[in-house]
Amino acid sequence: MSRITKLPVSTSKENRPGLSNTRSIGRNLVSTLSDVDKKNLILNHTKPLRNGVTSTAPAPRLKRAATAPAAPNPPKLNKVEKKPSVVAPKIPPYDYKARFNDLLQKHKVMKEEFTDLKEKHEEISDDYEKIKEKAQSSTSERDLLKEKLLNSLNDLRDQTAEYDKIKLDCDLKNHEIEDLHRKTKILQEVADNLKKKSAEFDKLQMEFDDLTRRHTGLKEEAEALRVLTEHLKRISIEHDKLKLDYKDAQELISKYKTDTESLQNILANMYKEQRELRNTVQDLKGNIRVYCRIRPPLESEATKNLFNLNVLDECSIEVEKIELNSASHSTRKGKAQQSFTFDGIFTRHSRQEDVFAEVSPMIQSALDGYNVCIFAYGQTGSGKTFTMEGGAGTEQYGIIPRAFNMIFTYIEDLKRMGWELTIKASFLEIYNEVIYDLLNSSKDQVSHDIKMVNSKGADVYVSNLKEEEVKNSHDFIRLMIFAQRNRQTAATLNNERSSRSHSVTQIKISAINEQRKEKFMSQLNLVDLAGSESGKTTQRMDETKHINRSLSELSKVILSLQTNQSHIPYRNSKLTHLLMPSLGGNSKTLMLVNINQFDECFNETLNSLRFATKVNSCRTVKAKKNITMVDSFN
Ligand SMILES: Nc1ncnc2c1ncn2[C@@H]1O[C@H](COP(=O)(O)OP(=O)(O)OP(=O)(O)O)[C@@H](O)[C@H]1O
Repeated sequence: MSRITKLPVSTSKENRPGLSNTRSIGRNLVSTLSDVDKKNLILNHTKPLRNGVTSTAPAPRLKRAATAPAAPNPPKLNKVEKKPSVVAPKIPPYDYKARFNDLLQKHKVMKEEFTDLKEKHEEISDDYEKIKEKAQSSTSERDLLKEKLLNSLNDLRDQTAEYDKIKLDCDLKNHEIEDLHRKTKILQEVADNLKKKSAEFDKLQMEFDDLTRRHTGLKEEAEALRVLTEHLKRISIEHDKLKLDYKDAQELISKYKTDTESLQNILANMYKEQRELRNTVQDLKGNIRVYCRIRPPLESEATKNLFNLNVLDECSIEVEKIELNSASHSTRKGKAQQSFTFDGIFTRHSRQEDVFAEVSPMIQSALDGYNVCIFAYGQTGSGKTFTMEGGAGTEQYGIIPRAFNMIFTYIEDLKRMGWELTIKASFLEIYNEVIYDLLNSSKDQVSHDIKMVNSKGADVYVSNLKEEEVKNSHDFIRLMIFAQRNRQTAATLNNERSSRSHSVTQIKISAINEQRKEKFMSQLNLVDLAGSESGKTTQRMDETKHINRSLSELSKVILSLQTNQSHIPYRNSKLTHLLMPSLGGNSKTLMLVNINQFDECFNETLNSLRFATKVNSCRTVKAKKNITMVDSFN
C-alpha cells in the first residue's frame, strides 16, 4: 500500500534529468552483480590508470560508466515516467476487480521496466568489459612507465653522483681560487710596499746625489777657501802696507783739499772778478747794443739789382741808391750817401759762428744773472729767422740753438763751482696783438695775458703759457722744432703768418749755490720780430698796422729809456709789455738789424737802419745783477 501511495512522488522526481534514476539503476545493477564481480570492479577502479597514478574517485567513474550507456534510452524512461503523471482515481477497497486490474497494470509496467533494466545491464556489462580491458592495458602501460621511471631514477642517481663529484671539484676549485685571491692580495700589498720602497729609494738616491754634489761643491769651496785664505794672507800683508800708504795719502789729500779749497776760493773770486769785468766791458759797450747784418743774395736772386753798400769799418756802413739815366742809359747817383754806425757789422760773408761770437757775451750775462733780450729786426726776407734760428746742420745753427749749447756747456763749469741751475723754456708768438703758445698744439688755445709777477712791477709773466724744463741741448732742440712746426702750421692756416708775427723764445735760468749761499734768476728773451716793411708796400694793412704799431711802441720805449723819462710806455703793445724786464733798467739788450742789398728794398733798408740807429743811441742805466744772498730770500 505504501509503495502504491509513494509512486506519484517518485515519478515527479524522475522529471529531473535521469540522475536519481541512474542511481537507482546502478543500485539495482550492483545488486545483480556477484561478490567476485563487485570485488574485481572495485579493484580495477582503484588501480592506477596511467603512469602509476591511482584514481581516487572510483564512485564517479562508476556512476559515469553506469550512466553513459543509459544516455540513449531516455525516451523509454520518459515513456515509463509519463504514465503515472495521470492521477489515478482512488479505487474503493471493495472494488477488487479494479484493484486487480490496477495491479495487473502495475505488473505490466514493472515488467517493462525490468526488460529495460535488463537491456541496460547488458549494455553496461559490455561497457564494463571494455573498461576492464582498458584498465588492463593501462596497468601494463603503468608498469612500463614504472620501469622507465626506475631507469630514470637510476640515471638521475648516477647524474646526482656525478654532479656531487663535480660540485666537490668545483668547491675545491673555488677554494683554490679564494686561496689565489688571497695570495694575489698579499702579492699586491707586497708590490705596493715595493713601490713605496722604490720611491723612498729614489728619494734617498736623489738626496744622496745631492749630498754627493754638495760634498763635491764643499770640497771645491774648501779648496777655493784655502786658496782664498792664502790670498787673503797675502792681501792682508798688502793691506797693512796699503794702510800705511793710505795714511800718507790721506794726509796728502787733506793737504790737497785745503789747497783745492783755497784754489776754489781763488777761482770763485776770479770768476766773480771776471763776471764783473765782463759786465764793466759790457757797460762800457752799452746796455743796448746794435749790430747790423747784411744778407747775401741767394742763387735764385743773383739777377736782382743791388744798391751800393760800403762797409766802411767794423762798425760803419754807407748806403747809396744808384739810378739809371733812362735817356743815356748811364748810371747816376740817386739819393745822397748815408752812413750808419753800430756796435758791429756782419757782412754778407759773416758766418753764423761769427755772429754768435759777438752775441755770446750777452748769453754769458744771462748766466751771470742779468736779464737779456736779443731781437732781430728787419723787413721780410732780410734774414731775421736765419740769424735767430738758423738752417739745417750744426754749422747753420742760429743764435737760439747756439745759446743753448753754450748754456749747457757752461752749466758744467758752474756746477764745479757749486752752482745748481734749472733751465725752463717757453715759446710764444704775438700775432695781431694776440699771444699764442707755440708749445700748445691744440687748436683751441686759452687766452694768454701778460701779468705782473709782484707788486714791484719789474717782472712779468704770460698766463697759461706752457713752460718746459730743459735738461740738455737735445731737449731744447726737440722743443724748438716742435714750436717751429706749430708756427709753420699756423702760418699755413693763416697765409704767411710767420712773417707777420713776433716770435719769442723765453729762457728762464734759476741758479743756487748752497756753499756760497747765493742764488739768482735771470731771463733770456730771444725775439724774431715781424717784418718791418711799411704799410705802403703791403696789401695786408691790418697785420701791418699791428706790426708797425708794436715796432713804433718798441722804438718809443727805447727813446723814453734813452731820455730817462719817468714814464716808459711799456704797456702800449704786447711786445714791449712782454719785453719790459729785458728792456728796462735791469737788463742788457742786443738788437740785430737785418738788411737786404736789393735795389727794390732800398727804402725799407733805410728805414731799418734809421730805426736801429735810434735804438743804438739809447743807453739804459747801468744794469743791475739779479744775484742775491740766499738768506735774504728766506
Ligand atoms: N746770412 C745768410 N746767409 C745765407 N742765407 C741767408 C742768410 N740770411 C738769410 N738767408 C736766407 O734768406 C732767406 C730769407 O731769410 P729769413 O727767412 O731768415 O728772413 P726773415 O727776415 O726771417 O723773413 P720773414 O720775416 O719772412 O720771416 C732764407 O732762405 C734764408 O735761408
